[in-house]
Amino acid sequence: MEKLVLKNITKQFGSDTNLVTALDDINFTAEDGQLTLILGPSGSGKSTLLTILGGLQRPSQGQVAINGQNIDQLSTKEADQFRLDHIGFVLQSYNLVPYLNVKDQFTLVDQVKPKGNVTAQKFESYLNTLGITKLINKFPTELSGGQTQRVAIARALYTNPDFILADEPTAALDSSRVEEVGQLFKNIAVQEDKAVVVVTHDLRLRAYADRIYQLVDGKISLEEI
Ligand SMILES: Nc1ncnc2c1ncn2[C@@H]1O[C@H](COP(=O)(O)OP(=O)(O)OP(=O)(O)O)[C@@H](O)[C@H]1O
Repeated sequence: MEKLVLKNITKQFGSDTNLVTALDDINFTAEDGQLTLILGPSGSGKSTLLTILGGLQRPSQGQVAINGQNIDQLSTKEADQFRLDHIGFVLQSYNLVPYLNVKDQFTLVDQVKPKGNVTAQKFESYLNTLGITKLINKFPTELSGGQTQRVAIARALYTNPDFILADEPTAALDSSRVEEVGQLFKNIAVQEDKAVVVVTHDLRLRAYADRIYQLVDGKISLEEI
């Protein structure tokens, strides 16, 4: 089934001489069981696309359908709940809570969303794969960029989301970590039958992709692979 669909999406910022067309008539599909990669240089519109896909901002034109539901028609409150229940975001800013240690980043998720999160066993396996088990008592200021990134990935997976949207999830990682994260995303897509969408300029992730889109100057094209 087509899980995430963008239909004729355009996004513009500003007006008149300051008008920027960040996305220009985008058509895009991501399916369950697949890792979909969107590759593009800086400024090509990747973050804009991902945040529209997850309902964090609205398009100027076009439709966003998730699980067959047009999310533009949801109220703000409904959209917030929908995101919490269904979407795992890995954002470039990581969004870790500065005054909570790593363990409590997850306790906080439990408070906001008490049900449907991953089992303790699965959580352990994510921590293990991401190499962050020993960091559980550290605070964000004590983590390196790569460690922060891996905690942010674990937190996105923790809610057991139907689909995962990741913005440059490997930017701060060395090659061996990139392989682990690429393989982890791929396994989650295939073994858990989820739609995983990664926007990146990191070509090292190509090896794990089932579908690759190229985004250049706000225009998208599907690569034959
Ligand atoms: N809130 C905003 N207001 C004005 N312009 C914006 C806004 N958000 C994005 N843009 C512009 O839209 C274009 C696409 O930006 P976007 O951040 O989506 O690109 P990107 O491919 O994610 O870049 P990067 O890899 O550097 O994060 C850029 O020209 C950017 O300056």
